[in-house]
Amino acid sequence: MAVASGPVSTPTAAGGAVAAIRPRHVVPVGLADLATVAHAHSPAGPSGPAVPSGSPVTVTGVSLDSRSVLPGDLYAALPGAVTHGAEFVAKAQQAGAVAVLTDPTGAERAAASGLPVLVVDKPRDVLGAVASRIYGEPTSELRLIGITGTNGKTTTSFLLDSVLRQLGPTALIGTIQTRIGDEVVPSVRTTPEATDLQALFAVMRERAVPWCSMEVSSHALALGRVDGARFAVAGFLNLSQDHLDFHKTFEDYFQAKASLFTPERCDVAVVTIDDAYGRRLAEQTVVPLVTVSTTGDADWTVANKHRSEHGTTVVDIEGPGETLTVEIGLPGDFNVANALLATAMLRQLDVPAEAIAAGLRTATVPGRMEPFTRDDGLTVIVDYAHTPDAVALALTAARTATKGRLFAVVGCGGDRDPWKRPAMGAEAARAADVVIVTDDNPRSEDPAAIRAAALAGAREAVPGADLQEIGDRRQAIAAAIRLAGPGDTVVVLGKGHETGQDVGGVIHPFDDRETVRELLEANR
Ligand SMILES: CC(=O)N[C@H]1[C@@H](OP(=O)(O)OP(=O)(O)OC[C@H]2O[C@@H](n3ccc(=O)[nH]c3=O)[C@H](O)[C@@H]2O)O[C@H](CO)[C@@H](O)[C@@H]1O[C@H](C)C(=O)N[C@@H](C)C(=O)N[C@H](CCC(=O)O)C(=O)O
Ligand SMILES: Nc1ncnc2c1ncn2[C@@H]1O[C@H](COP(=O)(O)OP(=O)(O)OP(=O)(O)O)[C@@H](O)[C@H]1O
Ligand SMILES: N[C@H](CCC[C@H](N)C(=O)O)C(=O)O
Ligand SMILES: [Mg+2]
Repeated sequence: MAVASGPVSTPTAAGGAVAAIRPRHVVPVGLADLATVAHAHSPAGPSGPAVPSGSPVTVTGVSLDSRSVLPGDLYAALPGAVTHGAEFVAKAQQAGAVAVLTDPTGAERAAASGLPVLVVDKPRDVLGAVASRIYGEPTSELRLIGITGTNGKTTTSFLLDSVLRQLGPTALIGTIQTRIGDEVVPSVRTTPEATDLQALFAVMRERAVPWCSMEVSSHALALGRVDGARFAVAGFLNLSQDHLDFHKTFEDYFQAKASLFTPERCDVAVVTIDDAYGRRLAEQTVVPLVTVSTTGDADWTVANKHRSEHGTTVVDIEGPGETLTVEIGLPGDFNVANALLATAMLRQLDVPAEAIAAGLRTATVPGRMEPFTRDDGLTVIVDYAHTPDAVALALTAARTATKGRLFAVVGCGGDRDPWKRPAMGAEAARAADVVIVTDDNPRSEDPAAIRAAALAGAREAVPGADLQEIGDRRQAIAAAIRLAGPGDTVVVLGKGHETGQDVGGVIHPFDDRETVRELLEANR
């Protein structure tokens, strides 16, 4: 059987292309076969000339970005919000692309290259199936676990992974990192494009990694990034305000999340029914269903919650016919919800209770409620809350462990849901004694206007609130640390593990955790 060998990894190309990781060995797939797969997944059928069934062209990989094309690839030239991939066909060809998949508007430009062109109405809709075919349906042998929800995906995926690591090699895909066994690939997005995702799964198969926990963002579901992936179990956490720039309505946002819980995508749905959207999802899904709740009746619930002497949460997790007493190292009630969902999902896969207890006790997540303390009793917490609900919950969790005053340093991202900004400011003002509004990735927007929106929300919610505006994030954190004293807590929200501040498309190195360490050291 013919086999193509390629490099295992390609570096991140200049210009922000995707960091690709590819399987070493791929059995070449005929372009005519891929045309059949593409047309089968395209309701409108072929939109251009069919690839002749005797076509000699074979494909060993696929990319939707010309900057990460490797020799032997099918280049998917997609229409985008900014440009059309057809503009980059020549670049893809130079990099070794052997064929192009595109839509009718890109067909002519693609054909000008002389490469064979496969045309369908909506190439994004067929890409998952095509990529899965190229890499030999790699999720068929993988125990793939998917998590969705507005807040807590990264945390829950780390909890799952902390448990599964005890059973053997694991993979993790999400916001902070993508890891296969011990190899870490930087995450460009929370959920990779289908082309990269299927390649990752193929590498997992090649390296005999049986478990993969991954975050499934709503963007991913709406953009077909997990098409062609089969989840052994999928979990739903919660739904609250975010991403209304992309989804336009809350209903669209919900339906995008709900589309993970269909028979085509997953075998079992584990749904948190603490909020109305979880309850609605549980009612509408036709997939075998398991419910979990921290507040009411469900298949899996919690009881006897208390804090241990070293600050962890101890709780009984009660499922059908079994109770697991677990200690959760991560602070905050919301982490009980994350741990509950993780436990119920893992039990669907017969993961032993002892492994679950050990994994939940020891899990850590960079930049999620991560504490830094000074000898005099000042605590600074770095957290990734960047939605109104998360800001409220993170500050409430910090308040329960604070004897003195609570300071919040908070900003809102540019080029992201602008409607969440006043609500984030309002939640910060309600929960903290002092709020310092600062910058968090203004991207292409005017940072002062973003701050003004958060401040307006804070003022409206809590007239007379103690508010300060300090755009420079380091100065803002420094001011909070200067103002706070023993027994107080400063919570720095929104950037968590991030290592850069995006201002006008330029990423300036900035790390909340490093900054906090330095400032605490300097202000001893
Ligand atoms: C809204 C969104 O998700 N857009 C994605 C979409 O962009 P687009 O359709 O506008 O693409 P475009 O820039 O017009 O380019 C058109 C095509 O030309 C290609 N191209 C472009 C330039 C080039 O030199 N060569 C080339 O081939 C591009 O790869 C693209 O396929 O397709 C691009 C190619 O894959 C993605 O990079 C881009 O993600 C952008 C960067 C993004 O920021 N997405 C974020 C919002 C996102 O996906 N976030 C979610 C949720 C996070 C969470 O809450 O957890 C995530 O999963 O990360
Ligand atoms: N179950 C939860 N419910 C509400 N808020 C949560 C929950 N879990 C975590 N959070 C809050 O949300 C923040 C982000 O958590 P996490 O990174 O796990 O979420 P995410 O869903 O992966 O976010 P993103 O979509 O940006 O990747 C945390 O720092 C914390 O403040
Ligand atoms: N996944 C989220 C992360 C937001 C993090 C925050 N620092 C910001 O830039 O808004 C997003 O891309 O919307
Ligand atoms: Mg995440």
